[in-house]
Amino acid sequence: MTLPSQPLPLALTMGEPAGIGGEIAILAWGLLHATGPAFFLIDDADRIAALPGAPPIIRIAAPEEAGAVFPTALPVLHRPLPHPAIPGLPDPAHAPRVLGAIEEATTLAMAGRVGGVVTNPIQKASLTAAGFRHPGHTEYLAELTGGGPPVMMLACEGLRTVPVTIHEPLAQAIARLTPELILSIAIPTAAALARDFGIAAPRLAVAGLNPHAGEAGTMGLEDIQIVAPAIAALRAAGIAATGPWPPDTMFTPKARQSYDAAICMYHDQALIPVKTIDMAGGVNVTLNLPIIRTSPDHGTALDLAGTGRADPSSLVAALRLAARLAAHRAVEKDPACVSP
Ligand SMILES: NC(=O)C1=CN([C@@H]2O[C@H](COP(=O)(O)OP(=O)(O)OC[C@H]3O[C@@H](n4cnc5c(N)ncnc54)[C@H](O)[C@@H]3O)[C@@H](O)[C@H]2O)C=CC1
Ligand SMILES: NCC(=O)COP(=O)(O)O
Repeated sequence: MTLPSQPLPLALTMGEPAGIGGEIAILAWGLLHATGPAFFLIDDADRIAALPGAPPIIRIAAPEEAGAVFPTALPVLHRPLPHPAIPGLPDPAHAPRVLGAIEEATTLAMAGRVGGVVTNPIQKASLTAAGFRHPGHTEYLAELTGGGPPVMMLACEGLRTVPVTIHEPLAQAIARLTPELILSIAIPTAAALARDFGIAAPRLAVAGLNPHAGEAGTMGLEDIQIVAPAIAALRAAGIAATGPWPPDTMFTPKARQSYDAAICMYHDQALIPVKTIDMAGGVNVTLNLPIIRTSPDHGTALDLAGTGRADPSSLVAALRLAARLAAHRAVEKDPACVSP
């Protein structure tokens, strides 16, 4: 199927203004302005213009102006910070603007005025200090959109992983693991692979929890008592699920060819393989929302902020993937928009 060319711009949020978000947005514009996908930034336009290597910047009043501006200038929906950001030093006083950009982008996406939301990384501890009560974008976006449960996917060339438990202490994640919890993540993952990624019959590989997937119960019983029943229920529901797979061998190049997504039991089991294989090109996608949302796989990189050495590749991959997912949703809404 040939997907339609991008009909709507993407909204890119400010992220932590003391981090590398502004710098990688500038570099991403430099790489994409001739080809698209078109995006605009929700940020302090004066802050962006003062960053090293800033391109021409045009303040836009509405997302509808972004497409025409994008080939020659970086479109910015100007949302001024209360005082200048200092690279490397997050300031909780900026939290309302950081969160405001996420909320505004989400509202625009819900209204169908942008193709999707791409988020620059946030400094979670700084937002928590300012009263933010979510562990990250993933959970916040579920609340803002009424979608969910939100499903976090990390994707790079040849590998997609999905953690069943996300930002919580490992001991708590293990204690919370049930067949129902695994199903609540695996079923929407299969649905999103079909709906948004165009994979008609998705194959899920489900990771075991313990070393060697429990080695027949000699290294832990969770794989027999929790993971295996979830896989049986997935199969009964018509989903091609296999496992529990020993987590240490299920990410080898050969193993990766046998599935479309790996369902992992906890955060690091899912994120370590993608970030190790392709930190530069990995993308974080939130599935099971009414809107499209992607993000670079990395964080705020405070150690690099202001140095001009940040790599924009993951943001570029996030923008490209958001555009592709948005195109799938556009076809779903209007099958006639597929190119011949
Ligand atoms: N989606 C989001 O909002 C995310 C936010 N974070 C937050 O970011 C903050 C910092 O997290 P860390 O664990 O230190 O991870 P990090 O990804 O910010 O940094 C880890 C290492 O990778 C390097 N790095 C990261 N991005 C890079 C880039 N584009 N180019 C070149 N080098 C790069 C950094 O310099 C650092 O050495 C935390 O508050 C964390 O919660 C982390 C991941 C995702
Ligand atoms: N470790 C991944 C991460 O922190 C991304 O979180 P989110 O802000 O996308 O929910």
